[in-house]
Amino acid sequence: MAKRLEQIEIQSRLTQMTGWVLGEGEREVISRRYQFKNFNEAFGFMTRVALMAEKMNHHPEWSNVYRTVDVTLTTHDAGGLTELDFKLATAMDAYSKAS
Ligand SMILES: C[C@H](O)[C@H](O)[C@H]1CNC2=NC(N)=NC(=O)C2=N1
Repeated sequence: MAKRLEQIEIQSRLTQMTGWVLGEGEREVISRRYQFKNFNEAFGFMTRVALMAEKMNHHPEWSNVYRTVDVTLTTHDAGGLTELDFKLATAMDAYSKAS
């Protein structure tokens, strides 16, 4: 099972990423809002990410309203943030540009 990251590791990874923020609530999560041109782009992004998440066996918590997709990532099995969350976040950023 993936090991929880230290705070210093989380902060260092976040400085290298765009748009992702540490969650404010009691859960240790990172979140990001994606805005696409339209619903078709937004849902196409979600479709591609869904297939990749399934392959990774690491899944986002997300919601979609029209062209907006709000994403929250955490590793439930570890009770906090692990390398898997940053791997998925980085892949999602790449997929969001591809759309
Ligand atoms: C049984 C299955 O492998 C686990 O539940 C996987 C599935 N996807 C997951 N996704 C996320 N975000 N965290 C997990 O701990 C997790 N665990």
